[in-house]
Amino acid sequence: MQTLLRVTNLSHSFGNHPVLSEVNLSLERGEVLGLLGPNGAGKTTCLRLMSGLLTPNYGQIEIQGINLAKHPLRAKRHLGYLPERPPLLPELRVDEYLRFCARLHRLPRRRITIAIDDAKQRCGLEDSGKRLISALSKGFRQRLGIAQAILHQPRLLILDEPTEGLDPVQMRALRGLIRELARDSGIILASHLLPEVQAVCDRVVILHQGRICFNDYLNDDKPIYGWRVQLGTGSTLLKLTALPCITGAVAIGEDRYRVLLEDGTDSAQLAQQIMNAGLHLRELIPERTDLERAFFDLIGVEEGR
Ligand SMILES: Nc1ncnc2c1ncn2[C@@H]1O[C@H](COP(=O)(O)OP(=O)(O)OP(=O)(O)O)[C@@H](O)[C@H]1O
Repeated sequence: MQTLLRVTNLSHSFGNHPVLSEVNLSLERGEVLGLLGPNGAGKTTCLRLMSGLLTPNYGQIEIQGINLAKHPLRAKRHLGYLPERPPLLPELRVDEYLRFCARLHRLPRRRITIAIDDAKQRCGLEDSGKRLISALSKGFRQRLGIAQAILHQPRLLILDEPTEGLDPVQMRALRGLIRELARDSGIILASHLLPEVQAVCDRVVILHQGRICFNDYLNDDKPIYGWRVQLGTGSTLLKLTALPCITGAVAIGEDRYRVLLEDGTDSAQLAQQIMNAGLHLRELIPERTDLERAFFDLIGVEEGR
């Protein structure tokens, strides 16, 4: 495996407000890593540090083995970055903008047209070259943001909330694109949405109050850990724990519970028993990995909705 990014003991404060503390992580080629955390957890700061837009107070970042602080230009040649708001120029057309970005990336003149065509093709923008950026939909702007980030074929791609604000169809298309791009590179994407990260990432790091509190691979084969249940208003923990199939339950929010089932019981039986008890079942979600548990314990129910 080829390590594209290595972050060692990264810490950063704004004034006397610590935002990141002792962050350590690495990324291999072919991997999509999700940086998950609630608003204000430090995700954007972490990405800005990794992309060289901010200089850390402490710690070291290496891209393709190149120290970012010591050799910023060399290191950044391997990096593509999509910030939270794509840095687009609305008065330009798509081709004009990509040509401008290609020059910023210092692509040789003879390679510019090929690079633009390739980036447009990968991002589904083949027919959009003549369109004004101000007239593009949010999804197409996001694609263009990614196209500018991959023009110079970077090995490492950093995407800050790439599907934020997209409709489900656009979201799906963009997830497909991210998986496709990961074949040749490594990708770090930040999100505050658990399902988003589960849909596209191989590995998840949870950042909470500037510290990594979870770092593990996602794997659909892992056994179901427990169930998250949302009931209608007026439910009680007592009524739930009275159900014969439940061996344990805790309240994790208003009318929301985490339950463990008796061995050999399945979700259909749980749903049936909930309804037989006169409770209204609104949601039943498996907690398949430690990730869900860590996420909801640390970050709270509302963030994961
Ligand atoms: N330039 C800055 N100056 C001062 N404080 C900042 C600056 N940028 C971020 N912060 C603070 O650092 C903390 C982490 O912010 P950051 O944007 O990294 O979090 P985040 O996890 O990306 O949040 P979100 O999901 O809302 O984008 C917040 O308390 C924020 O107010």
